[in-house]
Amino acid sequence: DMEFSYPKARRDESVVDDYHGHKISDPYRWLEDPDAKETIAFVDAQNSISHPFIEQCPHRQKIQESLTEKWNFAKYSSPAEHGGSYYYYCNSGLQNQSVLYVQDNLKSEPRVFLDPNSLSEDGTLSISGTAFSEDGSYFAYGLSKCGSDWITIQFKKAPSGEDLPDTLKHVKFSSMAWTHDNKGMFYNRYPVEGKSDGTETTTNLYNKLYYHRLGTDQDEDLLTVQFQNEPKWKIGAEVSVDGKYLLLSPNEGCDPVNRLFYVELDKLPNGITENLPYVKLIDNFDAQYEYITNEGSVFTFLTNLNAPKYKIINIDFQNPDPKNWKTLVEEDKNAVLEWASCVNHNKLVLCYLKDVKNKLYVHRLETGVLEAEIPLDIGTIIGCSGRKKSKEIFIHFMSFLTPGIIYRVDMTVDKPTPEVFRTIKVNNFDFSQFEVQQVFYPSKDGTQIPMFLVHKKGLVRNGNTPTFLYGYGGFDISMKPTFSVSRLVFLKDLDGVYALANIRGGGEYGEKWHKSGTHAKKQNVFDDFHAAAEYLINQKYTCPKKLVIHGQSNGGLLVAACINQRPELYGVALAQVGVMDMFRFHKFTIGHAWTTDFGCSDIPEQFEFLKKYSPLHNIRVPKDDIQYPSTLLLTADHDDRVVPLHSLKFIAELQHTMAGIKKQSNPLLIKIDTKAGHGRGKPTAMIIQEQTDMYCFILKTLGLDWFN
Ligand SMILES: O=C(NCC(=O)N1CCC[C@H]1C(=O)O)OCc1ccccc1
Repeated sequence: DMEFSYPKARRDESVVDDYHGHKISDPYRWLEDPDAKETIAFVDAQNSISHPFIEQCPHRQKIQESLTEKWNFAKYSSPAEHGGSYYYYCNSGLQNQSVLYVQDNLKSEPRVFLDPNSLSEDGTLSISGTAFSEDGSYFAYGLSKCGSDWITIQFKKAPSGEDLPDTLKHVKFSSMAWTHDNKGMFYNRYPVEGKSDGTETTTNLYNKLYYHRLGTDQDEDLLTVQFQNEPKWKIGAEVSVDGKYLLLSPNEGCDPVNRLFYVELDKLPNGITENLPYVKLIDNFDAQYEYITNEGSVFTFLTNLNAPKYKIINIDFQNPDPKNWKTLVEEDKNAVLEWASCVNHNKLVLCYLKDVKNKLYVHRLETGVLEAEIPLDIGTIIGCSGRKKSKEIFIHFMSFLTPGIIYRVDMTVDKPTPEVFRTIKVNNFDFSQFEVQQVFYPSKDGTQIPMFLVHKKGLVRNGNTPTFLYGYGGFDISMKPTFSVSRLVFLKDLDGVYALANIRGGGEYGEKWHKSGTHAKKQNVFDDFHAAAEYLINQKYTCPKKLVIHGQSNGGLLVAACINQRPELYGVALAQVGVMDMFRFHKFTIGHAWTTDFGCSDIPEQFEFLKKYSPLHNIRVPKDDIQYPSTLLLTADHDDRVVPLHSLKFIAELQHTMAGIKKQSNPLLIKIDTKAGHGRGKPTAMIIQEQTDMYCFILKTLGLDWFN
């Protein structure tokens, strides 16, 4: 093990904050300025030790070749019909970005409609958000540079693909809602002062809803809705399926709750103007109301009102009093209703999650009565396309050992049955070598936690198998089985185990499960993850030295908190784009929206529970002969979702604390990428590089060979 001499980073002991009487020093506060020379020097110094460590991995070339070869299979999305033409994404294998194709019908010759690869040499320009007009004759699309949340919206005629000159800038977290007269589209902007290229950390407040009229300049756009007294509100906007209503769903964070206001578009005396008058149908954040469809003034919503596992209700805008609201489909106590879609005019397709497996049902819109189940294998529905006027839907199924199957379902028959439309194939890879199992293990407080395990059949449990444990644990997000060829290559060549722990904070069992991993209960999330590790060790799958934990974003926080709390339990820790400074996260970009899960240090009792686990503030020399696991943090300069300062400050504090401590022979490193962001839209070439880096780090630190 190399004895590391980490870069010295200036500690500014003069920076001390007072949180409700608690004096907390923040010696690396200067790292919060991404453009400061000192910060740039720190980043370079860190990369100058992490790059060689990773590149020295003797198998790097072989790993990269193996991943590239296995990655090279054609990937498709479900087709979606707009204006009578069908559109679908396809990546031939190693293209940096998927290409959007159009065909006149499902059998005709496809044409390139939009190829983002032609827009940038290195593939760092990606599509982020699209919206066809109701009749399919116009198409709006967002372009993101280097993975930033900022997008520029551009327009095309459809299906010709002819470019239109309209360009909308300073767009972020935006709805894209066309009026049915094709005259224009509602979208969101934030006021921008200074840089807005994704490397800035400026907070995003005062989201505003504009209406862009096609053929005009952006500076003529109409500021239709804003809430000057609610800086945190983001304004969701949708036009109803009949084109008559603009539905506004303000939200002020990441909880599944929203208000519901609306505008009757065809009752506006002068059409769409500034400051549209809206009706407040629901003016509280007690629940979520997600628009599904409407028949005249009777609106159908997916809601968690008194239903933490969700249900379907009808609200008649002519009789808006809650006592007149009708339940169309009752909450199922044993499954979470994830989404619902109205198709074939009078059907509702409902997608449930039952013990982290998706199930699909068809109900009648008019009565809510269950008509049929759409039979599926065990796995995940990652996509469904079909609208109220569609007579068919396409569902995209995936699982750990199923790269993807797209089914077409004829919705005009009584018993809708999926017919295979397209099977995604991976060349020369034998999935029959592997098996998947779902186990349930007890957490510290006895709660049963589901966990998926994927490994080769015939695995011998000798307590010595390299095991890769992944978790997230927050924001009502469910970790569902999906396919990753690079993960399987890793398992095949190391005889390893992949474990996906469905820890609390996620949405796997609805809003109660989510809430039990937030605010003062956040420690449940870490306890669930520690318990997953203990299960894997006690069941003789692995041992601490061979246990790799990986998490991204809120999952990066999970990994960092877990190695602070139980460094002896883990062998290798990969914390990607993590949230590490729990006292200051709300000050940067969209961080303020996360207080719904995390709380906020501005509030005394919330500071108290944040203080207990904030990764940056809980780094200490482990007791006895225990050391921190081999740790690699990963972040990137255009990550404006979780700004890189979190990881920079954490690694600086960790290296400072452990520097010179002889027993700390495991490396504590960070790799900061350029021209990359939080993850979404990352080009294939950069994804393969990142996976190669991670596997190199794992192999080196586990002392393993990659033998394929
Ligand atoms: O911030 C998020 N989502 C949460 C998110 O991305 N998080 C939450 C914690 C860190 C990071 C992650 O885990 O990916 O989405 C943008 C948004 C949400 C609500 C209102 C306005 C804008």
